[in-house]
Amino acid sequence: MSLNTIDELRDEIDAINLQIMHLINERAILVQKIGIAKQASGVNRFDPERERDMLDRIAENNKGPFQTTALQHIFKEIFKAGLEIQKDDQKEKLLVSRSMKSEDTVVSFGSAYIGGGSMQLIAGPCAVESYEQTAAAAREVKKHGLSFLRGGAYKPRTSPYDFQGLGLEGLKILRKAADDYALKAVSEVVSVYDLETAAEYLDIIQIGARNMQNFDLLKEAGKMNKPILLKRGLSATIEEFIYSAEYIMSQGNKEIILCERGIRTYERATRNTLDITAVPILKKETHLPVLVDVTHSTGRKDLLLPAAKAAMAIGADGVMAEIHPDPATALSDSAQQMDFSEFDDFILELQASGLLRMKETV
Ligand SMILES: C=C(O[C@@H]1C=C(C(=O)O)C=C[C@H]1O)C(=O)O
Repeated sequence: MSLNTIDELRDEIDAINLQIMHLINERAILVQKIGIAKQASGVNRFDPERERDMLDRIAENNKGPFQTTALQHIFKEIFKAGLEIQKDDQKEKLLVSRSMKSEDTVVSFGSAYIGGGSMQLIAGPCAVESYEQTAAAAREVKKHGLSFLRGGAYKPRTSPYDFQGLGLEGLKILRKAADDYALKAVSEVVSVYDLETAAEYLDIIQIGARNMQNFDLLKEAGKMNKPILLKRGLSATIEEFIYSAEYIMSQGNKEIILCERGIRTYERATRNTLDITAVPILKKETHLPVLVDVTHSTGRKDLLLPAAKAAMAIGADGVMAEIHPDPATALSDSAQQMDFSEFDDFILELQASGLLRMKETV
């Protein structure tokens, strides 16, 4: 066969490639239409029976030279690509997605707000231990012109024998300390049963990492008239995190704040691995504010400042950090909470870096 003949055959192949491409794209448009109809009627995207049907038809009609199994393999890849397109289309239709709402969601609390270009720092003790301890932290938070006080009342602890938090008493203490210093109160709720009561005492209800896929809790939180701070699960992908936020929003609650808090990896130098690029990804794919919890992600005091700077530089809407009047005696997370002089330095350094721009305070 001459070289000229090869060129001619290749020309024919080029033309066929284009035809296949056009046909595959035409097919994809039909698949997209089916995907939209399936979503509207709540039917699963994946339909193995339909796929089996099509593969059987290929077997019946195949005249070679390709073996049926080779062709079926190619077609299965086309089905898979079709499913991906349907999935992408459905993701774009999520209520939390940027494609459904291009403007940033801003959650406002009177004169303070989270999202939309402000930089908020939420600080407070890991756990509410006493009024004195919580009020001391509140005083510090206020001293720096910050607006949000955090403090755990219901503590999801790895061991059932560790301090579990003061529960309702803790919520009452947090509320009083926040009111005494004109601050907004943030605390975690771990059970559906505590949501209503907690809402009476809190300005923001946190759903923690361990409950990110507690779908009942997410759905009930979605019915509350209170902003929800949703933390990323310990081993959750960004996609799973976004779907969890969708669970909340699908029930009507539009005030959702996301929080990257580090994920579990093989790395042991830090408590978790701070997935810093999750911040711009979440900001791009959703319209929700995104915070970074520097305490739980690093678990190391010496990394709080660089992690906070990174969070701010990469576009986070705020940072969460834990402070305690005497971290050594703290009932939980004693190694990673800042004492007040460390917190002073932390704030000063952030302000000096020019990254901490607090537009409004309460
Ligand atoms: C397009 C559909 O959805 C999926 C994609 C298919 C395809 O690419 O042909 C087939 C079945 C489903 O897994 C469908 O159900 O027809």
